[in-house]
Amino acid sequence: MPKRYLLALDQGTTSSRAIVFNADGESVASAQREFTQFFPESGWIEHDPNDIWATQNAVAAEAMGKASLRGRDLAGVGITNQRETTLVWERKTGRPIHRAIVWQDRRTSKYCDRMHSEGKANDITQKTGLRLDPYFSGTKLHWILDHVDGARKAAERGELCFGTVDSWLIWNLTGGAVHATDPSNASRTLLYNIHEGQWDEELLEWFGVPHEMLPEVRTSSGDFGECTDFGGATIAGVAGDQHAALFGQTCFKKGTAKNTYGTGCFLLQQTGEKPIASKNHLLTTIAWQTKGRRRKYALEGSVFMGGAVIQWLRDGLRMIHTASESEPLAASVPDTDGVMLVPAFTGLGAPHWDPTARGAIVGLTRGTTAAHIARAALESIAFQSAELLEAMNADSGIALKELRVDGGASRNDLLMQFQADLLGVPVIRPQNTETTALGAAYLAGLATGVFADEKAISEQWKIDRTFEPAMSSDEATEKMGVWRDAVSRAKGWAK
Ligand SMILES: Nc1ncnc2c1ncn2[C@@H]1O[C@H](COP(=O)(O)OP(=O)(O)O)[C@@H](O)[C@H]1O
Ligand SMILES: O=P(O)(O)OC[C@H](O)CO
Repeated sequence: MPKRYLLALDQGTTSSRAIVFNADGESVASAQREFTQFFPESGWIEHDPNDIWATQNAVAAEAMGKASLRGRDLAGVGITNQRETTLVWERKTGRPIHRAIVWQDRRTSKYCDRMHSEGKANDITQKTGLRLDPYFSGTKLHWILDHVDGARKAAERGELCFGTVDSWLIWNLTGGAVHATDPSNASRTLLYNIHEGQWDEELLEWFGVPHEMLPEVRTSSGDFGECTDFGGATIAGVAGDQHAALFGQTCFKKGTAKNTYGTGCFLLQQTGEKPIASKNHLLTTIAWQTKGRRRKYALEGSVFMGGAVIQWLRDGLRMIHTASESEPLAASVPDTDGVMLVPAFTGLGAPHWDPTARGAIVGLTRGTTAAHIARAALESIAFQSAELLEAMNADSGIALKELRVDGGASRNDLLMQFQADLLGVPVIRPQNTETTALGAAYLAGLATGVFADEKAISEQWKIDRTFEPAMSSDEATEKMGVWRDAVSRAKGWAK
């Protein structure tokens, strides 16, 4: 029997997930476990690296058990992960020297301000495609090396390893034999030159990071070593979660795009083999690098509060009991009756990048009900994504013909219809919305011969539902204008 199964490990911000896929890209079994979030100070968010590893390892074993499979049934293992989250551990013992600093953690804002005043921001953007912002790993790694006693000297002596979550999992899965990452994860660190495809010595000097501690960068679809468990299966695919979702949505043609509606929203458009520098405050990033070492690039827009605004309706306002209840509640009114909700709870991401913006609800009257607010909350997710898409069309010069969607909130039909209305292009939801894990499985399957090529993978992508735009473009333009007005009132609030 040929080995036809692929084990995808999806290490997210709030939970670790594992899914076993068969060669038809169908999920055979899955398991998921949440882990503790640490908030040691305001604006700080940490994870225990041992929790990350323990939960991920446990769900992998659980999923394999549920599927009644042994390691020898696996053609390969794929890893996909929350990006930018930063870890440092001892090379000799594998012991972390600090908790993982999570992508949402803002502790390095003052350090970024200092770097800005030294005039480094433009060069950093030119080399990395990113912004000088606490979001990215380089600033967090600098913080750890500055704050853990003796860390920088130990790193210079080659005694410490830096890694994003993928590297930490690879290290543990291979029993400390492999210290590696892939170009998509490397391209989120502020230390990797996305044009040259290598760690950048000048950036390393600016961020005070010794080269000795960096992982080796291998192609996203290729050999990352053998697991000590799972029958010695090969880790054959690695990519950051948003990049894996783009791959899982089979966005192999230049100009195709996906939007993931999870906690935040992440819109990525595949832009081909040349990076496009954004003029509209988006990020340029490496989408993936497959066999033959051809790098594909993407433009990315990130919105910090997507589905999380619905969580707030549920847990903060106690307006609903479950996220899905937001849909009938919002549908009980024909429109928001002029109410706009700007969910800038933690500032605004792309394209505004305003950390001082705060949430706002405007247009309230005595007639406003919970239903209007719920509808405004759902619409805010679509408005933010529409702004990203406008910026993306302007940057890439490619007018998007359709948008592929996934993530928890993509199950909300009202939201998807409103999204299509605002964009004026069809919004397409595939049958399999676990596209992040699927993308990791595809990368591993491509390297191990389960799939012959991208064409074979594309044939597996099946539509669940297409939402056709039903609003006139005049009305959509007018609504976007009102949204911008509302956003302008939320900006700078916490200055
Ligand atoms: N039917 C729904 N309508 C609106 N939002 C939803 C719905 N179902 C889930 N969500 C939102 O989607 C998010 C969870 O999606 P998921 O893809 O699991 O996110 P993540 O991977 O970021 O944890 C939550 O913020 C939740 O509020
Ligand atoms: O873990 P998620 O799904 O919230 O994704 C996190 C992103 O990769 C952060 O850049």
